[in-house]
Amino acid sequence: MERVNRVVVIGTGFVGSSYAFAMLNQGVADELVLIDLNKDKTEGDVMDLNHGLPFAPSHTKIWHGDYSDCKQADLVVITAGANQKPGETRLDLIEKNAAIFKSIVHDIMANGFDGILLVATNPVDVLTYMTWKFSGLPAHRVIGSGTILDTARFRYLIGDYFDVDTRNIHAYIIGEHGDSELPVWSHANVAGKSVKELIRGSNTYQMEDLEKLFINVRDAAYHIIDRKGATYYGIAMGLVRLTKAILHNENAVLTVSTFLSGQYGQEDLYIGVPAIINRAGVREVVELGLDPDEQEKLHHSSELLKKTMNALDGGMIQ
Ligand SMILES: NC(=O)C1=CN([C@@H]2O[C@H](COP(=O)(O)OP(=O)(O)OC[C@H]3O[C@@H](n4cnc5c(N)ncnc54)[C@H](O)[C@@H]3O)[C@@H](O)[C@H]2O)C=CC1
Ligand SMILES: CC(=O)C(=O)O
Repeated sequence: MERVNRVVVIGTGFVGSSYAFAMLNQGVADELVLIDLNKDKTEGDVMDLNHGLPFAPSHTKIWHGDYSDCKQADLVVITAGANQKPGETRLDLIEKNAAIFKSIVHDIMANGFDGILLVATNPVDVLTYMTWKFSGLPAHRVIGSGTILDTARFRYLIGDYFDVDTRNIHAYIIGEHGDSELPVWSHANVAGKSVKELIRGSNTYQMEDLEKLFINVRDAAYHIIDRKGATYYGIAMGLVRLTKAILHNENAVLTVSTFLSGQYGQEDLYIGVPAIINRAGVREVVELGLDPDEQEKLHHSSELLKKTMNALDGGMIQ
């Protein structure tokens, strides 16, 4: 008999409930457990999602659970915590969300969890580092959503600019999931043709347009939050993509927040870079040869994350 896959989602606000909806629509897990402080909301979500099952591609057993359900889980996805209000940066959320994470990760581990942890709550790079520390799990089994969403925004906008399907764009945003992230133009390509080559000598395509395109990627969350208060569909689909890569042992290359121990010249932090993802978590970091300007920007982004962690109360990270 085939093994049953169980995914637990902690935090069923905008992001967590959108993830649950996308999971159901894509028929990814056999069992989906929802946990939130707001029990009424979660119970309502479970009822509502169950009513969609006759239209889903396969059956998913969904219930409103508690931390004891983590014991049998293959994957726990954490989307609990405060989101940004207009004008707030992701790093501004650190104090509030670090305290929430300490108790959530404690409760997951106290129930004998031995799978993979996937973090989406912001500031995602710092909270993924904390989750790794709090959980005691090996670093390759603690993953942050990192720049998966920024990379998706980047691929979408590049595809739109060159009028080519976004799935034929290979390009990465790396660094902090936040204001110091950077585009890796040196490895961006459209159906195998380098973006730099496409703009060289072209009257149609200009580097200035691409620079503006990146600013739109970097600031996308602010633009969406100003209009509707939160972002959730894009990240929900990105988290499902990651879930599939893990549960289906895909060896897929996705830009996640992962632990660096020397790669890209960086040590002892979680930050967004491309990595190969499979059933074991992060199989390996894909180390791109960055040009000196990109390397410098990545270094700056790493320093900013380290500064944020160092500014936290010392007891918080232990
Ligand atoms: N990584 C990424 O690319 C993205 C990350 N986010 C982040 O995801 C997080 C969640 O955002 P939203 O869903 O919009 O927020 P939300 O406010 O709609 O939902 C948060 C949920 O967490 C629950 N919660 C709070 N403390 C809890 C605890 N101790 N245990 C269990 N549940 C708890 C709340 O009851 C609420 O339902 C935010 O930090 C946001 O910035 C949002 C979009 C993209
Ligand atoms: C909120 C957030 O992190 C995003 O949409 O990128």
